[in-house]
Amino acid sequence: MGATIYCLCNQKGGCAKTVSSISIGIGLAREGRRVLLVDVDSQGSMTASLGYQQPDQMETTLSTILSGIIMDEPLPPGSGILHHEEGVDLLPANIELSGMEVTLVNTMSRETILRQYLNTMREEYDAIILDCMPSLGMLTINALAAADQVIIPVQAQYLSIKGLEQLIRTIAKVKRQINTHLSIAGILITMADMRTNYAKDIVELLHMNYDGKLRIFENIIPLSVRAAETSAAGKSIYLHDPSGKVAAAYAALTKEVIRG
Ligand SMILES: Nc1ncnc2c1ncn2[C@@H]1O[C@H](COP(=O)(O)OP(=O)(O)OP(=O)(O)O)[C@@H](O)[C@H]1O
Repeated sequence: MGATIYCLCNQKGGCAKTVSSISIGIGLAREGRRVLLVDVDSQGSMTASLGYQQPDQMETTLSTILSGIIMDEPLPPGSGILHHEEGVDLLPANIELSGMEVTLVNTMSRETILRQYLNTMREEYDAIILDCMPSLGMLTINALAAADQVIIPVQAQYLSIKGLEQLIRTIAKVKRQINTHLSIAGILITMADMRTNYAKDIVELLHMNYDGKLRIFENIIPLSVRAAETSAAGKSIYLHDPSGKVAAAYAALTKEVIRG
């Protein structure tokens, strides 16, 4: 049956999509799963956060792979995949991916180019994690069209119910029209400082709006400067601050994701 494909998606910027994609991915690898991380963001933040400091100098990235499929000249399987020391594989991205948004618009089967690629990789892995960019453009639609499960990170410091509703409607539309397998795994509350009333109010508001409709993961990711440091450190929270609260929260969340 092959890998389960998870897509971390929210058009709101800075809600910890990248840190969560890496932490869940490496969390799954630490649980013995074979994991492929795919950077679907032209900012290349996932690539850089895993310690590949010069993404723009990489020869083969997601953009090269997608171009190959569009031109009907697919690259050999495994092209461009990097093996990271923390036990995951990574298909990197860089700025070239930004041109893909435009290219895809005029491409046949434009919503399913990424799916075509991932279908060729599915047997090699138990989980594939897609880190989306903060928009609902063609690349994010491609990620949703390829995914089985969507994890929606929501920042406990800022909540836009309107934005969340727009995202949920987009997911429902993709499910109806292109990918009947798609479902929402849950809302993941991130960067929460639960000592503040503000964070408590947001958690309560989310439960008020979504209990009975959508799962809200029990494990909330705390706000911590140690987590913010991981991107520059080029390693995951499990190595950067192994006994800290963020590592513990992501490890517990990973188990919640596995339980399904
Ligand atoms: N638990 C946390 N506590 C404190 N800071 C965090 C935490 N998680 C992530 N951050 C920081 O918040 C910022 C945004 O995180 P991240 O890059 O993962 O978000 P994103 O949603 O992927 O961003 P973008 O929308 O730009 O792709 C980063 O500087 C990151 O280091």
